[in-house]
Amino acid sequence: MIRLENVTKTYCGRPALVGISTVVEKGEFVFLTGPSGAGKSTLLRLLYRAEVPDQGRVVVAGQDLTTLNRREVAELRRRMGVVFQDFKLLRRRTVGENITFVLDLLGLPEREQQRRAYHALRQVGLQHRLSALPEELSGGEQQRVAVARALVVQPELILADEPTGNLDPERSHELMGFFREANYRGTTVVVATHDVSLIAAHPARTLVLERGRLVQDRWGPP
Ligand SMILES: Nc1ncnc2c1ncn2[C@@H]1O[C@H](COP(=O)(O)OP(=O)(O)OP(=O)(O)O)[C@@H](O)[C@H]1O
Repeated sequence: MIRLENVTKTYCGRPALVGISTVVEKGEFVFLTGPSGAGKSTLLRLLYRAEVPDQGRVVVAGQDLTTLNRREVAELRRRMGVVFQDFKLLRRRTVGENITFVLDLLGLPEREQQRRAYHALRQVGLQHRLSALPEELSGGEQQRVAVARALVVQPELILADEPTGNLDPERSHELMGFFREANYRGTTVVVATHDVSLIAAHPARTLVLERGRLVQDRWGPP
């Protein structure tokens, strides 16, 4: 599903990622961990083509991301569910519209959009906030909307950047359960987190980054 070949990314002459090579097979569940600034977000950004590497190749779903045009990037992103660190909810749209928006991009009929949006919000316990604007929600609630939006498209690949950052332990574990369910159904999942206790509670393959380098590829917390 994902192949990184000797990937290097530099910002203003400072390396954010150095010589990263790894493969994530279809259907795997992988944590990406490491201290703040280790390069976790940068690596995820390369995977949804928000960035391109300075050197090396990033291949996702059989496509070399450096060679894609805009339309191909948009098509690829429709097959992914991305949970951003800052949620990226549409501020002027309601919670419900934030979800139906992505379903509309997939061309689903309106009734199906409404049905799926309600179901996805119910899953994260926010169906009663369907008509609220994001700013009327707490940080943790916004995060759950962002997760619902990623799951609702039934993606082939989920990329989540600190998806439990604003949640209490109970909600965090519930949310990991949703990712696990998607994973059981065949979705490849990559979760970036610095929370080692989250990895301990849900052991899985764990890639450890330190100062831009992949220093461990292991099972469970480092
Ligand atoms: N757009 C940017 N411009 C300049 N430097 C950047 C940019 N994005 C990231 N960096 C730098 O690249 C390095 C890796 O950052 P990154 O955000 O990927 O780390 P991270 O592991 O996700 O950290 P955190 O856990 O704090 O989110 C850091 O030194 C950071 O300052």
